[in-house]
Amino acid sequence: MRRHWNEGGGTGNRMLFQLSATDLVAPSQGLNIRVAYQGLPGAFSEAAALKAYPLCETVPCEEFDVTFKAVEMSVVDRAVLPIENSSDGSIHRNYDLLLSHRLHIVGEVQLAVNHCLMALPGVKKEGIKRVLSHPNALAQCEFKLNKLEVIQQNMHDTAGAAQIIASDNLRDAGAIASVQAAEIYGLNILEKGMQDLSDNVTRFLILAREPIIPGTDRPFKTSIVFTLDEGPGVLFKALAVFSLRNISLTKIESRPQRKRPLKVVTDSNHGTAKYFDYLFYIDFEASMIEPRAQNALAHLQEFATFLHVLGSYPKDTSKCFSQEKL
Ligand SMILES: O=C(O)C(=O)C[C@]1(C(=O)O)C=C[C@@H](O)C=C1
Repeated sequence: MRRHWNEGGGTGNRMLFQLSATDLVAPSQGLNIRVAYQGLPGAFSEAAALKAYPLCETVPCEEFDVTFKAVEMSVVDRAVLPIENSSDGSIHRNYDLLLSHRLHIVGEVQLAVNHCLMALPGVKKEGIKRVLSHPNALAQCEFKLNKLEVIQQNMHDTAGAAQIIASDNLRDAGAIASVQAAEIYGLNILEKGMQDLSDNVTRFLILAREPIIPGTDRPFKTSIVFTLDEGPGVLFKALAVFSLRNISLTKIESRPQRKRPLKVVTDSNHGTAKYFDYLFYIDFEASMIEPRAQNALAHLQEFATFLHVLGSYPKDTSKCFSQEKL
């Protein structure tokens, strides 16, 4: 976008905007798109947003919930949020939020997460008594942190941990965060590759107000959530609708139904018992435009008590490069 200051004339002084050729190239790169993420600049979620939309404007948010609301209220165009990590598993809070907000999954990004131990300039590893970071990041570095024998303190995000060490001049503390966070907040990296498993990948979802039109031009994934009635083999039946149509499942997650986590089941032999009631989240490898996916969901609908499509979106088939190479 070019801006011109137009002086004088009958209409007075005003700023004029002109579209230039760069405004029209690859909107998929994120030009003129605002993307919300949870954390401060330098958080891994910001790196994921930039991997998805290299030219976007990233918008930091305090809480996961705020990123959802920012999209709903049109403050931003997209939200990027972590959903699972290769060593630490699912980020359950975001599964719950996917259901309580009605946004659509329009993409996924896989990011290689390389954790660094960092501290104020001049502070040595031996001087660190406590390490601050996001709980998932601390969990991913559990082995090395236990060896250091330091107190672990949870923070909202990895970059927030680095920022507070710098702003509060915490000379007894270290942070687990990204290379970018060390640069932004002026901390020294004491050790790279702090994660217990060198291949440490976090998968992020991209959310929008409107769904995208699913295609078949590239591999697609579809995410759904459903509930089932109590009964023998019901989950087996639910999963069979996919296997009967040769559809691979890539993920299954169950979460308690928070509004009614317990249900009462009366059994003539054993009396009344209370069981947990679950929501099942499934990702499968097919596009909603394919008849086999539509037929599988029509079949599932015959016995699911609730079924909702969270989104049908292109699978991230890109290679996961380490953070420094992004
Ligand atoms: O704190 C950050 O930097 C985040 O982006 C959050 C988060 C997470 O929630 O799992 C994202 C990626 C890493 O797995 C560690 C932390």
